[in-house]
Amino acid sequence: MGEIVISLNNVSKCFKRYARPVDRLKEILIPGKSSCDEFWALRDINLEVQKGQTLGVVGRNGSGKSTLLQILAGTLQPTTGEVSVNGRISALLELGSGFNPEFTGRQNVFFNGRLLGLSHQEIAAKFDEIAGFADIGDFIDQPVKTYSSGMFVRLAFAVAVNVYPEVLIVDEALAVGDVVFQHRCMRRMRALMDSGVTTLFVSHDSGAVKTLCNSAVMLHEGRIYTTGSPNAVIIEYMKLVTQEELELLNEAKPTNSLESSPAFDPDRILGEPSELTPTLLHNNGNGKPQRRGNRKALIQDVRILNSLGEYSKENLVFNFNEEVTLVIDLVAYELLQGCIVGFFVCDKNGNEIIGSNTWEENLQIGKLSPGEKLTVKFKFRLPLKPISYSVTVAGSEDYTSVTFDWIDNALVFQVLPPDTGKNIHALVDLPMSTEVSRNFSFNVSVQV
Ligand SMILES: Nc1ncnc2c1ncn2[C@@H]1O[C@H](COP(=O)(O)OP(=O)(O)OP(=O)(O)O)[C@@H](O)[C@H]1O
Repeated sequence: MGEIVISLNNVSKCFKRYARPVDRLKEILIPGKSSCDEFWALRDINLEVQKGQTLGVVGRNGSGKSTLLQILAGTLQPTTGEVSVNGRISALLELGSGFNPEFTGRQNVFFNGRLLGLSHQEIAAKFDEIAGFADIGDFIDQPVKTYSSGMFVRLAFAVAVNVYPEVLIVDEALAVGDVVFQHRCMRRMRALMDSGVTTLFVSHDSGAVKTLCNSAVMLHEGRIYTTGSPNAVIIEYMKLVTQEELELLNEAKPTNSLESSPAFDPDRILGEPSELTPTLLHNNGNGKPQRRGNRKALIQDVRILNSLGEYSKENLVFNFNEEVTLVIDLVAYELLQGCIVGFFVCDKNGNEIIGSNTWEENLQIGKLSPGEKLTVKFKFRLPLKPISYSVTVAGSEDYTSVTFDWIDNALVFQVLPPDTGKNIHALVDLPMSTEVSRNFSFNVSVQV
């Protein structure tokens, strides 16, 4: 086990909530007379983060993520429990929260750097890199109160990631700024990760958590709900979100419209469980496909046919760039006003590599009656790195409604290396034409 850099032991945080501002004043002036509610934003958090780990923190709004990070960054004190963080922390929790609005960008860089424990010389040596990363031009010498929110976060992020942090704490700051900057941030975060910086990353963007993090924790109502691989935690998170959306929908409905749909049993996804087990290799660590949805329609079967149209559930191995057909059968259990069926091919971290759906492929399915069965076929090639992939399949009435059935890890397949012997370095290997031209840009006279 690696060195533990962050450790939280039974950490809880209680906020006092006052109905009226005057109640807060009363409590200060008349000790012992309090008319506030206590609200526990965090309860009994036990967590250890190893050196070099990149931990994604996910959870619904108000689940306690920011409170947790602020406690780690030292801007909030826990009510009970112990926190220990070993190493220089650089926190990016709010837009330039450590900035003085009257100072220029340049002054704030030095000011922030000093707060983080760097010497003037160290910051001066890093200044050009920080300014280059922020890329805000002449604004670097303007007071930051004149900055747009995008400029603010660019500079804040540039400082946070360029001051040799040992522990980096980031709260969704990547969502701000233009696309080029987001990519630069992602690359920088990756470089920091590779160099062994321990990182905590709060985000609602499941893609970013899957891409950037090597482990994740999900908070729910101030408690740890689950921890594990980013993919497994995101799946749990999405299940909870769907469940809560369904509960809201059902509360709004006078009758239970789901009565007609069959009992929801994830093992009975695609026919008999015994038939499924061989192909359902699972990459989320708990040995089961993960399923959620409102059950108005259910996916009955998923299979991938090879280029000859054959299906072998025991042997889902395909040649590099082979043309395969993904077949999805589903049955409607209620009247559906419309239907979109789609899929993703994902790598083991849950990153979506290939995907589409009937709507985007211009197939308007229209209404489906109860009992009606639909078979959808997607034909595509697999120009993929020779590793294993999982398939996620899903269906919904339209883009805005809750999915009726969503199955992560419905099946797993393997791609073989190309016969040509070519090494596939990236995840996808698209056909390309390559050209090289040679000439001299200067003449060198060689003396013998
Ligand atoms: N200073 C405070 N006083 C009272 N309640 C607070 C305070 N700060 C946070 N809370 C409450 O604590 C709970 C957790 O808040 P927190 O900001 O940590 O959640 P979050 O998971 O970061 O949410 P979001 O995703 O919306 O940012 C919320 O219910 C919030 O209202």
